[in-house]
Amino acid sequence: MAASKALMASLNHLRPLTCAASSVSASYPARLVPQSPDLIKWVRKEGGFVHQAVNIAQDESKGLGLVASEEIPRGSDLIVLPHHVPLRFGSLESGHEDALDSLLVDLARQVPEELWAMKLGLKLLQERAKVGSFWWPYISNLPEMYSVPIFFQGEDIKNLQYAPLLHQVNKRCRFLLDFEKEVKRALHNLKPDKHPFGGQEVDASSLGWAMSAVSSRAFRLYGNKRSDGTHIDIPMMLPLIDMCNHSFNPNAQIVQEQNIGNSKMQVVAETEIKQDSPLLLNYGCLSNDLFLLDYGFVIPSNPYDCIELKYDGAFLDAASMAAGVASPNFSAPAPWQEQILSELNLAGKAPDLKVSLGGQEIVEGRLLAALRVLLASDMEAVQNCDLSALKSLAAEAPLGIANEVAAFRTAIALCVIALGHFPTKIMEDESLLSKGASGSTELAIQFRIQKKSVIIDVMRDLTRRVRLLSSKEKCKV
Ligand SMILES: C[S@@+](CC[C@H](N)C(=O)[O-])C[C@H]1O[C@@H](n2cnc3c(N)ncnc32)[C@H](O)[C@@H]1O
Repeated sequence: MAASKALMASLNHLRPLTCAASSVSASYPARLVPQSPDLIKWVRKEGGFVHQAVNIAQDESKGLGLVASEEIPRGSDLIVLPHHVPLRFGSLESGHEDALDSLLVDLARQVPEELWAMKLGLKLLQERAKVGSFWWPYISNLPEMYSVPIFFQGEDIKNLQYAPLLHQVNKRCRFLLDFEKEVKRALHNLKPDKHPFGGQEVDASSLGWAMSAVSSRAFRLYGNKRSDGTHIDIPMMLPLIDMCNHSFNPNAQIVQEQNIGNSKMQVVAETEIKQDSPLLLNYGCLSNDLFLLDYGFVIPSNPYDCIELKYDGAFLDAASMAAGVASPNFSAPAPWQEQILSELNLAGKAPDLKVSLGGQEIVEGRLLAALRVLLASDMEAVQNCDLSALKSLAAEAPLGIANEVAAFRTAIALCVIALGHFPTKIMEDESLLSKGASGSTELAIQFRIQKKSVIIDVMRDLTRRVRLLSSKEKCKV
Protein backbone atom coordinates (compact mmCIF):
# COMPACT_ATOMS: atom_id res chain seq x y z
CA MET A 1 0.00 0.00 0.00
CA ALA A 2 2.78 2.40 0.97
CA ALA A 3 4.54 1.51 -2.25
CA SER A 4 1.44 2.24 -4.27
CA LYS A 5 1.07 5.64 -2.60
CA ALA A 6 4.69 6.50 -3.34
CA LEU A 7 4.17 5.44 -6.92
CA MET A 8 1.05 7.56 -7.33
CA ALA A 9 2.96 10.49 -5.93
CA SER A 10 5.82 10.09 -8.37
CA LEU A 11 3.63 9.74 -11.45
CA ASN A 12 1.43 12.60 -10.40
CA HIS A 13 4.47 14.79 -9.98
CA LEU A 14 5.57 14.46 -13.56
CA ARG A 15 6.50 17.82 -14.98
CA PRO A 16 4.82 19.43 -17.93
CA LEU A 17 6.92 19.21 -21.09
CA THR A 18 8.32 22.71 -21.03
CA CYS A 19 8.88 23.54 -17.40
CA ALA A 20 11.59 21.12 -16.32
CA ALA A 21 14.42 23.04 -17.90
CA SER A 22 15.36 25.37 -15.08
CA SER A 23 15.85 22.45 -12.71
CA VAL A 24 17.60 20.17 -15.19
CA SER A 25 21.14 19.42 -14.12
CA ALA A 26 23.11 17.11 -16.35
CA SER A 27 25.47 16.31 -13.47
CA TYR A 28 23.23 15.18 -10.66
CA PRO A 29 19.84 13.95 -11.81
CA ALA A 30 17.74 12.86 -8.80
CA ARG A 31 16.40 9.32 -8.91
CA LEU A 32 12.70 8.42 -9.04
CA VAL A 33 12.97 7.18 -5.46
CA PRO A 34 15.61 8.89 -3.28
CA GLN A 35 16.64 5.79 -1.28
CA SER A 36 16.22 3.30 -4.11
CA PRO A 37 17.17 -0.38 -3.73
CA ASP A 38 20.77 -1.50 -4.27
CA LEU A 39 20.94 -2.40 -8.00
CA ILE A 40 24.09 -4.51 -7.69
CA LYS A 41 22.52 -6.65 -4.95
CA TRP A 42 19.33 -7.01 -7.02
CA VAL A 43 21.24 -8.19 -10.12
CA ARG A 44 23.16 -10.76 -8.03
CA LYS A 45 19.93 -11.92 -6.34
CA GLU A 46 18.39 -12.49 -9.77
CA GLY A 47 21.26 -14.83 -10.69
CA GLY A 48 23.41 -12.26 -12.46
CA PHE A 49 27.11 -11.62 -11.96
CA VAL A 50 28.74 -8.35 -10.98
CA HIS A 51 32.56 -8.22 -10.69
CA GLN A 52 33.55 -7.63 -7.06
CA ALA A 53 35.46 -4.47 -8.02
CA VAL A 54 32.51 -2.83 -9.82
CA ASN A 55 30.71 -0.11 -7.88
CA ILE A 56 28.19 2.62 -8.63
CA ALA A 57 29.57 6.10 -8.00
CA GLN A 58 28.77 9.71 -8.77
CA ASP A 59 30.77 11.11 -11.69
CA GLU A 60 31.68 14.79 -11.66
CA SER A 61 29.75 15.66 -14.81
CA LYS A 62 27.96 12.55 -16.06
CA GLY A 63 25.58 11.63 -13.24
CA LEU A 64 26.00 8.16 -11.80
CA GLY A 65 28.45 5.73 -13.36
CA LEU A 66 30.27 2.47 -12.73
CA VAL A 67 33.79 2.58 -11.30
CA ALA A 68 36.45 -0.09 -10.70
CA SER A 69 37.59 -0.17 -7.07
CA GLU A 70 40.68 -2.18 -8.06
CA GLU A 71 42.54 -2.99 -11.27
CA ILE A 72 40.55 -5.32 -13.56
CA PRO A 73 42.42 -7.37 -16.19
CA ARG A 74 41.45 -7.12 -19.86
CA GLY A 75 38.87 -9.74 -20.92
CA SER A 76 37.31 -10.05 -17.44
CA ASP A 77 33.56 -10.39 -17.13
CA LEU A 78 32.25 -7.23 -15.51
CA ILE A 79 28.49 -7.81 -15.47
CA VAL A 80 26.36 -10.71 -16.67
CA LEU A 81 22.57 -10.34 -16.79
CA PRO A 82 20.39 -13.42 -17.03
CA HIS A 83 17.79 -13.45 -19.82
CA HIS A 84 14.87 -12.38 -17.63
CA VAL A 85 16.48 -9.18 -16.30
CA PRO A 86 16.57 -6.89 -19.40
CA LEU A 87 13.37 -4.93 -19.97
CA ARG A 88 12.04 -5.52 -23.49
CA PHE A 89 8.75 -5.14 -25.26
CA GLY A 90 8.92 -8.91 -24.79
CA SER A 91 5.91 -11.06 -25.43
CA LEU A 92 4.23 -8.05 -27.01
CA GLU A 93 6.33 -8.63 -30.12
CA SER A 94 5.89 -12.36 -30.35
CA GLY A 95 2.12 -12.20 -30.68
CA HIS A 96 1.28 -13.80 -27.29
CA GLU A 97 -0.09 -10.66 -25.76
CA ASP A 98 -3.02 -10.58 -23.33
CA ALA A 99 -5.79 -7.96 -23.47
CA LEU A 100 -3.75 -5.41 -21.51
CA ASP A 101 -0.74 -5.86 -23.70
CA SER A 102 -2.76 -5.70 -26.91
CA LEU A 103 -3.77 -2.15 -26.02
CA LEU A 104 -0.09 -1.26 -25.66
CA VAL A 105 0.67 -3.00 -28.94
CA ASP A 106 -2.04 -0.93 -30.65
CA LEU A 107 -0.57 2.26 -29.18
CA ALA A 108 2.96 1.20 -30.09
CA ARG A 109 1.88 0.74 -33.70
CA GLN A 110 1.09 4.44 -33.86
CA VAL A 111 4.67 5.38 -32.99
CA PRO A 112 6.83 6.21 -36.03
CA GLU A 113 9.87 3.95 -36.42
CA GLU A 114 12.34 6.81 -35.85
CA LEU A 115 10.83 7.31 -32.38
CA TRP A 116 11.27 3.63 -31.49
CA ALA A 117 12.19 4.63 -27.93
CA MET A 118 8.54 5.54 -27.29
CA LYS A 119 7.44 1.94 -27.98
CA LEU A 120 9.63 0.49 -25.25
CA GLY A 121 8.78 3.61 -23.24
CA LEU A 122 5.14 2.42 -23.10
CA LYS A 123 6.29 -0.83 -21.52
CA LEU A 124 8.52 1.10 -19.11
CA LEU A 125 5.59 3.33 -18.08
CA GLN A 126 3.42 0.28 -17.58
CA GLU A 127 6.03 -1.27 -15.28
CA ARG A 128 6.52 2.03 -13.49
CA ALA A 129 2.81 2.16 -12.72
CA LYS A 130 2.53 -1.50 -11.73
CA VAL A 131 2.63 -2.09 -7.98
CA GLY A 132 5.06 -4.95 -7.33
CA SER A 133 6.68 -4.79 -10.79
CA PHE A 134 9.61 -7.18 -11.10
CA TRP A 135 11.64 -4.26 -12.48
CA TRP A 136 10.80 -1.79 -9.66
CA PRO A 137 14.31 -2.04 -8.10
CA TYR A 138 15.64 -0.97 -11.52
CA ILE A 139 12.99 1.62 -12.36
CA SER A 140 13.19 3.32 -8.97
CA ASN A 141 16.91 3.93 -9.71
CA LEU A 142 16.18 5.77 -12.97
CA PRO A 143 16.70 9.54 -13.16
CA GLU A 144 13.61 11.53 -12.32
CA MET A 145 14.23 13.91 -15.22
CA TYR A 146 16.29 14.17 -18.36
CA SER A 147 18.28 17.00 -19.88
CA VAL A 148 17.03 16.31 -23.43
CA PRO A 149 15.72 19.35 -25.35
CA ILE A 150 12.05 18.26 -25.37
CA PHE A 151 12.11 19.46 -21.75
CA PHE A 152 13.90 22.76 -22.50
CA GLN A 153 12.02 26.00 -22.03
CA GLY A 154 11.20 27.84 -25.27
CA GLU A 155 14.07 30.29 -24.75
CA ASP A 156 16.62 27.48 -24.52
CA ILE A 157 15.23 25.74 -27.57
CA LYS A 158 15.91 29.03 -29.40
CA ASN A 159 19.32 29.17 -27.73
CA LEU A 160 20.31 26.09 -29.73
CA GLN A 161 20.44 28.40 -32.80
CA TYR A 162 20.55 25.46 -35.20
CA ALA A 163 17.52 24.90 -37.45
CA PRO A 164 17.89 21.12 -38.10
CA LEU A 165 17.91 20.43 -34.36
CA LEU A 166 15.05 22.85 -33.68
CA HIS A 167 13.10 20.95 -36.31
CA GLN A 168 13.75 17.61 -34.58
CA VAL A 169 12.85 18.99 -31.15
CA ASN A 170 9.62 20.48 -32.47
CA LYS A 171 8.80 17.20 -34.22
CA ARG A 172 9.26 15.23 -31.00
CA CYS A 173 7.25 17.71 -28.93
CA ARG A 174 4.44 17.70 -31.49
CA PHE A 175 4.45 13.91 -31.56
CA LEU A 176 4.22 13.71 -27.76
CA LEU A 177 1.32 16.15 -27.63
CA ASP A 178 -0.55 14.24 -30.37
CA PHE A 179 0.30 10.89 -28.85
CA GLU A 180 -0.99 12.06 -25.46
CA LYS A 181 -4.40 12.55 -27.12
CA GLU A 182 -4.25 9.08 -28.69
CA VAL A 183 -3.32 7.47 -25.39
CA LYS A 184 -6.06 9.34 -23.53
CA ARG A 185 -8.59 8.28 -26.15
CA ALA A 186 -7.52 4.64 -25.87
CA LEU A 187 -7.65 4.69 -22.06
CA HIS A 188 -10.93 6.56 -21.77
CA ASN A 189 -13.49 4.69 -19.67
CA LEU A 190 -11.27 1.64 -19.14
CA LYS A 191 -11.87 -0.25 -15.91
CA PRO A 192 -8.78 -0.27 -13.61
CA ASP A 193 -8.20 -4.01 -14.20
CA LYS A 194 -8.11 -3.41 -17.96
CA HIS A 195 -6.00 -0.24 -17.68
CA PRO A 196 -2.34 -0.77 -18.71
CA PHE A 197 -1.15 2.00 -16.38
CA GLY A 198 -3.10 0.96 -13.28
CA GLY A 199 -5.75 3.63 -13.81
CA GLN A 200 -3.22 6.47 -13.72
CA GLU A 201 -3.29 9.34 -16.14
CA VAL A 202 -0.60 9.38 -18.81
CA ASP A 203 0.24 12.72 -20.38
CA ALA A 204 2.83 14.19 -22.76
CA SER A 205 5.15 14.76 -19.83
CA SER A 206 5.13 11.19 -18.57
CA LEU A 207 5.39 9.92 -22.16
CA GLY A 208 8.38 12.25 -22.66
CA TRP A 209 9.98 10.93 -19.47
CA ALA A 210 9.58 7.35 -20.69
CA MET A 211 10.81 8.09 -24.21
CA SER A 212 13.89 9.87 -22.83
CA ALA A 213 14.60 7.13 -20.27
CA VAL A 214 14.66 4.63 -23.13
CA SER A 215 16.51 6.74 -25.72
CA SER A 216 19.25 7.56 -23.20
CA ARG A 217 19.64 4.06 -21.76
CA ALA A 218 18.42 1.33 -24.12
CA PHE A 219 20.72 -0.72 -26.30
CA ARG A 220 19.60 -2.19 -29.62
CA LEU A 221 20.62 -5.83 -29.51
CA TYR A 222 19.96 -9.02 -31.44
CA GLY A 223 16.43 -10.33 -31.42
CA ASN A 224 14.97 -13.32 -33.23
CA LYS A 225 16.18 -14.32 -36.67
CA ARG A 226 14.43 -13.15 -39.84
CA SER A 227 13.76 -15.68 -42.61
CA ASP A 228 16.89 -14.40 -44.41
CA GLY A 229 19.05 -15.31 -41.40
CA THR A 230 19.69 -11.72 -40.24
CA HIS A 231 18.61 -10.66 -36.76
CA ILE A 232 15.91 -8.18 -35.83
CA ASP A 233 17.31 -5.38 -33.64
CA ILE A 234 15.50 -5.30 -30.32
CA PRO A 235 15.84 -2.33 -28.00
CA MET A 236 16.34 -3.44 -24.42
CA MET A 237 16.97 -1.70 -21.14
CA LEU A 238 19.86 -3.42 -19.42
CA PRO A 239 19.73 -2.79 -15.67
CA LEU A 240 23.10 -1.87 -14.14
CA ILE A 241 24.86 -2.16 -17.52
CA ASP A 242 23.10 1.10 -18.40
CA MET A 243 24.96 2.82 -15.55
CA CYS A 244 28.05 2.86 -17.81
CA ASN A 245 28.74 6.28 -19.25
CA HIS A 246 29.87 6.95 -22.82
CA SER A 247 33.32 7.33 -24.36
CA PHE A 248 34.62 7.04 -27.93
CA ASN A 249 37.58 5.25 -26.29
CA PRO A 250 35.67 2.72 -24.21
CA ASN A 251 37.24 0.19 -21.84
CA ALA A 252 34.21 -2.11 -21.80
CA GLN A 253 31.91 -3.64 -24.37
CA ILE A 254 28.60 -5.47 -24.45
CA VAL A 255 28.73 -9.06 -25.61
CA GLN A 256 25.58 -10.96 -26.43
CA GLU A 257 25.54 -14.75 -26.54
CA GLN A 258 24.49 -16.06 -29.93
CA ASN A 259 21.97 -18.44 -28.35
CA ILE A 260 19.20 -15.87 -28.86
CA GLY A 261 16.33 -17.77 -27.26
CA ASN A 262 17.82 -17.62 -23.80
CA SER A 263 20.77 -15.30 -24.17
CA LYS A 264 22.63 -13.56 -21.38
CA MET A 265 23.81 -9.97 -21.72
CA GLN A 266 27.36 -9.50 -20.71
CA VAL A 267 29.80 -6.63 -20.32
CA VAL A 268 33.49 -7.47 -20.56
CA ALA A 269 36.61 -5.41 -20.02
CA GLU A 270 37.90 -4.47 -23.47
CA THR A 271 41.14 -3.12 -22.01
CA GLU A 272 42.76 -3.37 -18.61
CA ILE A 273 40.82 -1.11 -16.26
CA LYS A 274 42.88 0.80 -13.71
CA GLN A 275 41.81 1.24 -10.11
CA ASP A 276 39.29 4.13 -9.68
CA SER A 277 38.69 4.34 -13.45
CA PRO A 278 35.12 4.57 -14.77
CA LEU A 279 33.70 1.71 -16.85
CA LEU A 280 32.89 3.24 -20.23
CA LEU A 281 30.93 1.97 -23.23
CA ASN A 282 30.75 3.51 -26.70
CA TYR A 283 27.10 4.48 -27.32
CA GLY A 284 27.86 4.92 -31.03
CA CYS A 285 29.66 7.22 -33.43
CA LEU A 286 26.96 9.87 -33.28
CA SER A 287 26.71 13.58 -34.00
CA ASN A 288 26.02 16.01 -31.16
CA ASP A 289 22.47 16.38 -32.52
CA LEU A 290 21.77 12.76 -31.58
CA PHE A 291 23.72 12.89 -28.33
CA LEU A 292 21.68 15.91 -27.25
CA LEU A 293 18.30 14.72 -28.56
CA ASP A 294 18.54 11.18 -27.19
CA TYR A 295 20.97 11.39 -24.29
CA GLY A 296 20.90 15.02 -23.16
CA PHE A 297 24.61 15.79 -23.42
CA VAL A 298 27.06 17.30 -25.89
CA ILE A 299 30.57 16.05 -26.62
CA PRO A 300 33.23 18.73 -27.08
CA SER A 301 35.33 18.25 -30.26
CA ASN A 302 33.15 15.30 -31.26
CA PRO A 303 34.85 13.84 -34.37
CA TYR A 304 31.43 12.69 -35.65
CA ASP A 305 29.71 16.05 -35.32
CA CYS A 306 28.68 17.78 -38.52
CA ILE A 307 26.36 20.48 -39.82
CA GLU A 308 23.49 19.86 -42.15
CA LEU A 309 22.78 22.04 -45.21
CA LYS A 310 20.23 21.93 -47.98
CA TYR A 311 21.59 21.36 -51.47
CA ASP A 312 20.18 24.32 -53.36
CA GLY A 313 21.41 25.58 -56.77
CA ALA A 314 20.77 29.29 -56.18
CA PHE A 315 22.43 29.16 -52.77
CA LEU A 316 25.46 27.39 -54.26
CA ASP A 317 25.72 29.94 -57.07
CA ALA A 318 25.76 32.72 -54.46
CA ALA A 319 28.42 30.90 -52.41
CA SER A 320 30.51 30.20 -55.47
CA MET A 321 30.38 33.82 -56.66
CA ALA A 322 31.24 35.04 -53.18
CA ALA A 323 34.27 32.74 -53.39
CA GLY A 324 35.36 34.46 -56.62
CA VAL A 325 34.49 31.56 -58.93
CA ALA A 326 33.51 32.87 -62.35
CA SER A 327 29.99 32.13 -63.68
CA PRO A 328 29.02 29.02 -61.73
CA ASN A 329 25.94 27.20 -63.03
CA PHE A 330 24.57 25.31 -60.04
CA SER A 331 21.05 26.58 -60.72
CA ALA A 332 21.20 25.71 -64.42
CA PRO A 333 23.22 22.51 -64.80
CA ALA A 334 23.89 21.03 -68.25
CA PRO A 335 21.99 17.78 -68.96
CA TRP A 336 25.13 15.65 -68.36
CA GLN A 337 25.65 17.41 -65.02
CA GLU A 338 21.98 16.92 -64.13
CA GLN A 339 22.44 13.23 -64.88
CA ILE A 340 25.30 12.97 -62.36
CA LEU A 341 23.26 14.95 -59.79
CA SER A 342 20.51 12.32 -60.21
CA GLU A 343 23.05 9.55 -59.62
CA LEU A 344 24.03 11.39 -56.43
CA ASN A 345 20.33 11.62 -55.51
CA LEU A 346 20.61 15.43 -55.52
CA ALA A 347 18.16 15.71 -58.41
CA GLY A 348 15.38 13.58 -59.83
CA LYS A 349 12.01 12.46 -58.53
CA ALA A 350 12.69 12.04 -54.81
CA PRO A 351 16.04 13.66 -54.17
CA ASP A 352 17.68 13.71 -50.75
CA LEU A 353 18.83 17.29 -50.52
CA LYS A 354 20.29 17.09 -47.02
CA VAL A 355 24.07 17.30 -47.23
CA SER A 356 26.63 17.74 -44.50
CA LEU A 357 29.94 19.35 -43.69
CA GLY A 358 32.20 18.08 -40.90
CA GLY A 359 32.37 14.65 -39.35
CA GLN A 360 34.65 11.98 -40.75
CA GLU A 361 34.13 12.98 -44.40
CA ILE A 362 34.69 16.75 -43.83
CA VAL A 363 32.67 17.44 -47.00
CA GLU A 364 29.95 14.86 -47.59
CA GLY A 365 30.88 12.83 -50.66
CA ARG A 366 27.69 13.68 -52.57
CA LEU A 367 28.20 17.41 -52.04
CA LEU A 368 31.88 17.24 -52.97
CA ALA A 369 31.10 15.35 -56.17
CA ALA A 370 28.38 17.87 -57.05
CA LEU A 371 30.75 20.81 -56.49
CA ARG A 372 33.45 19.21 -58.62
CA VAL A 373 31.06 18.24 -61.42
CA LEU A 374 29.11 21.51 -61.56
CA LEU A 375 32.30 23.54 -61.58
CA ALA A 376 33.73 21.46 -64.42
CA SER A 377 33.27 22.30 -68.08
CA ASP A 378 34.91 19.28 -69.67
CA MET A 379 32.12 16.71 -69.93
CA GLU A 380 34.44 13.99 -71.18
CA ALA A 381 36.92 14.42 -68.34
CA VAL A 382 34.06 14.13 -65.84
CA GLN A 383 32.53 11.11 -67.55
CA ASN A 384 35.91 9.36 -67.53
CA CYS A 385 36.04 9.78 -63.78
CA ASP A 386 34.66 7.19 -61.40
CA LEU A 387 31.77 8.50 -59.23
CA SER A 388 33.43 7.13 -56.10
CA ALA A 389 36.60 9.14 -56.89
CA LEU A 390 34.47 12.27 -57.43
CA LYS A 391 32.95 11.74 -53.98
CA SER A 392 36.24 11.22 -52.23
CA LEU A 393 38.30 13.94 -50.57
CA ALA A 394 41.23 11.54 -50.59
CA ALA A 395 41.16 11.39 -54.39
CA GLU A 396 43.46 14.29 -55.19
CA ALA A 397 41.92 16.80 -57.59
CA PRO A 398 40.28 14.22 -59.89
CA LEU A 399 39.18 16.98 -62.32
CA GLY A 400 42.33 19.08 -62.09
CA ILE A 401 43.73 21.56 -59.62
CA ALA A 402 41.76 24.63 -60.79
CA ASN A 403 38.50 22.68 -60.46
CA GLU A 404 39.49 21.40 -57.02
CA VAL A 405 40.39 24.87 -55.77
CA ALA A 406 37.07 26.26 -57.05
CA ALA A 407 35.15 23.41 -55.36
CA PHE A 408 36.94 23.92 -52.03
CA ARG A 409 36.54 27.72 -52.22
CA THR A 410 32.81 27.26 -52.78
CA ALA A 411 32.64 24.91 -49.79
CA ILE A 412 34.52 27.47 -47.67
CA ALA A 413 32.03 30.14 -48.75
CA LEU A 414 29.20 27.79 -47.74
CA CYS A 415 30.83 27.58 -44.32
CA VAL A 416 31.04 31.38 -44.05
CA ILE A 417 27.34 31.68 -44.92
CA ALA A 418 26.39 28.89 -42.48
CA LEU A 419 28.41 30.58 -39.72
CA GLY A 420 26.67 33.88 -40.46
CA HIS A 421 23.30 32.26 -39.74
CA PHE A 422 24.16 31.90 -36.06
CA PRO A 423 23.06 35.04 -34.23
CA THR A 424 26.03 34.96 -31.82
CA LYS A 425 29.77 34.43 -32.13
CA ILE A 426 31.70 31.78 -30.20
CA MET A 427 33.36 34.48 -28.07
CA GLU A 428 29.97 35.82 -27.00
CA ASP A 429 28.81 32.27 -26.19
CA GLU A 430 31.91 31.63 -24.12
CA SER A 431 31.40 34.87 -22.27
CA LEU A 432 27.80 33.81 -21.46
CA LEU A 433 29.11 30.49 -20.13
CA SER A 434 31.74 32.17 -18.03
CA LYS A 435 29.04 34.36 -16.46
CA GLY A 436 27.48 31.13 -15.16
CA ALA A 437 24.73 29.89 -17.50
CA SER A 438 23.46 26.63 -16.09
CA GLY A 439 21.21 23.65 -16.81
CA SER A 440 19.60 23.61 -20.23
CA THR A 441 20.91 27.12 -21.12
CA GLU A 442 24.46 25.88 -20.63
CA LEU A 443 23.76 22.77 -22.70
CA ALA A 444 22.20 24.80 -25.53
CA ILE A 445 25.16 27.21 -25.59
CA GLN A 446 27.66 24.33 -25.55
CA PHE A 447 25.78 22.71 -28.41
CA ARG A 448 25.93 25.82 -30.63
CA ILE A 449 29.59 26.46 -29.78
CA GLN A 450 30.37 22.94 -30.99
CA LYS A 451 28.39 23.43 -34.20
CA LYS A 452 30.28 26.64 -34.97
CA SER A 453 33.57 24.91 -34.14
CA VAL A 454 32.74 22.17 -36.66
CA ILE A 455 32.29 24.82 -39.35
CA ILE A 456 35.52 26.59 -38.42
CA ASP A 457 37.42 23.28 -38.47
CA VAL A 458 36.07 22.48 -41.95
CA MET A 459 37.10 25.96 -43.16
CA ARG A 460 40.61 25.50 -41.71
CA ASP A 461 40.97 22.09 -43.30
CA LEU A 462 39.80 23.26 -46.73
CA THR A 463 41.88 26.44 -46.60
CA ARG A 464 44.96 24.30 -45.89
CA ARG A 465 44.08 22.11 -48.88
CA VAL A 466 43.59 25.15 -51.15
CA ARG A 467 47.03 26.49 -50.11
CA LEU A 468 48.63 23.13 -50.78
CA LEU A 469 46.99 22.84 -54.20
CA SER A 470 47.89 26.41 -55.11
CA SER A 471 51.53 25.84 -54.20
CA LYS A 472 51.53 22.66 -56.33
CA GLU A 473 50.12 24.66 -59.22
CA LYS A 474 52.86 27.29 -58.77
CA CYS A 475 55.56 24.58 -58.69
CA LYS A 476 54.31 23.33 -62.04
CA VAL A 477 54.72 26.79 -63.52
C1 LIG B 1 23.08 5.04 -20.01
S1 LIG B 1 22.98 6.37 -18.94
C2 LIG B 1 24.43 6.25 -17.96
C3 LIG B 1 24.14 6.41 -16.48
C4 LIG B 1 23.78 7.80 -16.08
N1 LIG B 1 24.98 8.62 -15.95
C5 LIG B 1 22.98 7.85 -14.80
O1 LIG B 1 23.23 8.74 -13.97
O2 LIG B 1 22.07 7.05 -14.63
C6 LIG B 1 23.27 7.68 -20.06
C7 LIG B 1 23.28 9.06 -19.46
O3 LIG B 1 24.50 9.30 -18.74
C8 LIG B 1 25.00 10.60 -19.00
N2 LIG B 1 26.26 10.45 -19.76
C9 LIG B 1 26.78 9.30 -20.23
N3 LIG B 1 27.96 9.51 -20.84
C10 LIG B 1 28.20 10.83 -20.76
C11 LIG B 1 29.24 11.69 -21.24
N4 LIG B 1 30.31 11.21 -21.89
N5 LIG B 1 29.16 13.00 -20.98
C12 LIG B 1 28.09 13.52 -20.32
N6 LIG B 1 27.06 12.77 -19.86
C13 LIG B 1 27.11 11.45 -20.07
C14 LIG B 1 23.92 11.30 -19.83
O4 LIG B 1 23.06 11.94 -18.93
C15 LIG B 1 23.22 10.13 -20.49
O5 LIG B 1 21.88 10.40 -20.84
